[in-house]
Amino acid sequence: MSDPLSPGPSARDHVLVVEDSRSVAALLAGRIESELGLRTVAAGSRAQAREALAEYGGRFVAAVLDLHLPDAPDGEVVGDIVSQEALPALVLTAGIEDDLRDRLIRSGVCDYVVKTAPDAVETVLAGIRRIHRNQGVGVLVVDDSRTARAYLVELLSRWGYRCYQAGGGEDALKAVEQAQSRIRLVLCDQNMPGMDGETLIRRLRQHYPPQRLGIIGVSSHGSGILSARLLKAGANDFLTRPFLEEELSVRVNLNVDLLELLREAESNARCDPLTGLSNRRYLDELAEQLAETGRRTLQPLAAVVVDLDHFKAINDRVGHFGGDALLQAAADLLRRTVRRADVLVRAGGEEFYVVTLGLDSAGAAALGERIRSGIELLEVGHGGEDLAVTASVGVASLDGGSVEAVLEAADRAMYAAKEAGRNRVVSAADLAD
Ligand SMILES: Nc1nc2c(ncn2[C@@H]2O[C@H](COP(=O)(O)OP(=O)(O)OP(=O)(O)O)[C@@H](O)[C@H]2O)c(=O)[nH]1
Repeated sequence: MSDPLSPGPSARDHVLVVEDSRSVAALLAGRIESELGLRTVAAGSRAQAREALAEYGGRFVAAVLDLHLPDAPDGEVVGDIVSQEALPALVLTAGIEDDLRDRLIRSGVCDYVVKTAPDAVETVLAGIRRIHRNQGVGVLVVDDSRTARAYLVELLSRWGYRCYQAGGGEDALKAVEQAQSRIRLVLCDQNMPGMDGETLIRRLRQHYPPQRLGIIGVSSHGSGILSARLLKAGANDFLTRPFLEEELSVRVNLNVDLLELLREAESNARCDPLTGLSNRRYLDELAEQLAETGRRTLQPLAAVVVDLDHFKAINDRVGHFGGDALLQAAADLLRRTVRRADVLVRAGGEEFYVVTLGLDSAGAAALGERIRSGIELLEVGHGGEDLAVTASVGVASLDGGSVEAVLEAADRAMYAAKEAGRNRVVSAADLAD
């Protein structure tokens, strides 16, 4: 399943490092490449930065800029990169006095990093990681004022967010529904004619839980009670106008970081670490949806239960790591054999389930046989030996049945396959009641 928080396949993946100190440039480039998996292009001067932009322009996701270059001593390169190219930029400075900070933020850089700070490199890496991620993160700005929307969109674009706009509550609800998971965060003004922010937040929360959609309430009339009301209505966070540009970006970034962590935790909880397949928890969630679709569209629900044979003996003979390698190979074979829409899980130790729609008993038996013969043909190199394994497979297909019922029937068939001598497929349809 693709992760909406990671950038799409056409994402930009180069970072421009404009820095006249070769050692600093090399340190940054090395860490960006090894820790973020992005490519870097180094430029030691404004002229070289222009050449790099001409050559790689469309591939840059972000730039790291030194303010003082031999041919641009006063930050002129910021204008080239940020104003002309609209490239998200992090600026390296020697120090940060108030007037310099104001100038940098006004000129559109997303952040500044004091070079001598002990965590300077980490801050740059965290900034670039976020900008890269944000290519896949949609933020919906909801405000009846076009000027207010444009201001927020400009600030968010500095960090590479994909921005959507809505002038009112109804449009916002439609936009979130249509964009599906592409919109991950809503910035929502409280004071709007028609539907106010509080009502919009309540309506959004009826369909989208906080781990799926972040919401930040924004209002000019920030009173304690209003912020509490918006938070109680379901907002994750709250901003009172006027706010510093940095306060907005920090809150948005932190909220999106949190969504990302929740998503990661959710996906780890669903995933079996050895094979990368989903685990049983995922089966209960997704297979039930499949069963519902089957009942609605009058398609049979089929299940295939695959249990590797004599696995204890294999483990005892070749060791646990050899057993693990066989489990991984069997999981890969299953992944290659089932369709994308099928539900495939590692149900327990050496047992796998496939739940699929539209196969009758004969079709399910044919799928079971493809899996059985595929597993029998596997040869897994381990400790100088080719390991092999067989599987007993039970299949079942029910019209309008539940996931539990079809799996129970396929499981009984799998046990019958074991009893009949293993390495075979048995269909529940052939078992006596
Ligand atoms: N290597 C490895 N082995 C595992 C894993 N999970 C479960 N097993 C082993 O799988 C074996 C399953 O044994 P049994 O349930 O007795 O079944 P079996 O030996 O396959 O015998 P039959 O199913 O009757 O053919 C046990 O020895 C488990 O320790 C795992 O993640 N890795």
